[in-house]
Amino acid sequence: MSRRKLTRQQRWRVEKVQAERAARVDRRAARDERALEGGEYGPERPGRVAAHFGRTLEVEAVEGEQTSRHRCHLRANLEGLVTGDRVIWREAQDGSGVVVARGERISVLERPDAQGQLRPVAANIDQILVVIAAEPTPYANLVDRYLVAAESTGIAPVLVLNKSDLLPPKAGPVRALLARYVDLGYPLIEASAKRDHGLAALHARLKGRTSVFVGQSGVGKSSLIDRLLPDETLRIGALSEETRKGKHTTTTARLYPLPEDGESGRPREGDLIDSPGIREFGLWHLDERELAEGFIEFRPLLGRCRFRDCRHREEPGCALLGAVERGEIHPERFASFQRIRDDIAAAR
Ligand SMILES: Nc1nc2c(ncn2[C@@H]2O[C@H](COP(=O)(O)OP(=O)(O)OP(=O)(O)O)[C@@H](O)[C@H]2O)c(=O)[nH]1
Ligand SMILES: [Zn+2]
Repeated sequence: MSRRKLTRQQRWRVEKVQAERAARVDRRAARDERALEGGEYGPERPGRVAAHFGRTLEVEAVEGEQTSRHRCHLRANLEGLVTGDRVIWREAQDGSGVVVARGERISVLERPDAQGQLRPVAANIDQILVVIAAEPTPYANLVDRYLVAAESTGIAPVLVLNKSDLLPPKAGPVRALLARYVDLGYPLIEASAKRDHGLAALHARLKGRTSVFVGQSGVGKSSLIDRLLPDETLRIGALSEETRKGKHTTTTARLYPLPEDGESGRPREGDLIDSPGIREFGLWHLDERELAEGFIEFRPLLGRCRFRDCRHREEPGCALLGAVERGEIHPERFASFQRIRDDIAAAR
């Protein structure tokens, strides 16, 4: 991406804004430290980031079955918190609070920003539900793209086939395609948001975990989420009017508590993190090795080609090509690998 050259005056203006911002942060930091020492805040409590708007966070505190949400700001030395982060925070008299520390992350989802730099958008996700549907008809390359993207984050993918009501009960090309992924060890849940079918299996899968839904437009992600989150208020979250109007409202990732059996008022079953930015997936940041590792059945073979720098095109002694020939790697999976690799190369 080309960077526009700034005029001297523009540069000066940018520097001035940056200096002012730094001074503001410093002043706030000093005030925070005084307040934290001065007993204006309660004891340290665990919480989880439910949404973030610049340097303002919505933190969810869980005490037994009770949850509450609090508008918090960040202690000045903390940066880069994202939805799903576990935090330590302290409550002020008015219910707002200050986040004083971030917990360790078990996983992090990253997306490129406008400059192409990878940035974390959500943390501590246990599984990525890759939604496909009887319609639009899933094709191998697309499913592979989602799976590779999920694998590259280290977060376990689960396949969800929605619109099962539109599928012939047995056989057919969609089932044949899916059987391939089941053979690779991917869990598969068949559901119909429309007919309320398979939702019990979906609930069982979400239980005790933090999940995200991804998948092509029109497969029924919103429909499934609507089934899981019964009332509108839950979907919007316990946000103050002021934050709701914030300009980041539509893009920030949000954490939603999933009630048992999708009925409001029931105990929390699991968590869902959702945002338009999370539903989309790019693979452009992967190098060839990372891409190959995204195909789980390739993993044991990587590094076993005759040539160390084998590109797995037509080199003699290529372990991957050999496995395709012996029928151990499905030719369509290998074709997906080559196609994605070419697409990445073309985009660079
Ligand atoms: N027959 C059938 N249609 C469904 C089912 N689930 C969703 N649909 C329909 O599929 C269409 C797309 O559903 P959405 O939930 O908007 O899909 P989405 O994946 O959220 O799409 P984006 O918001 O574009 O990402 C809608 O017309 C739904 O009514 C289902 O189980 N069976
Ligand atoms: Zn090779």
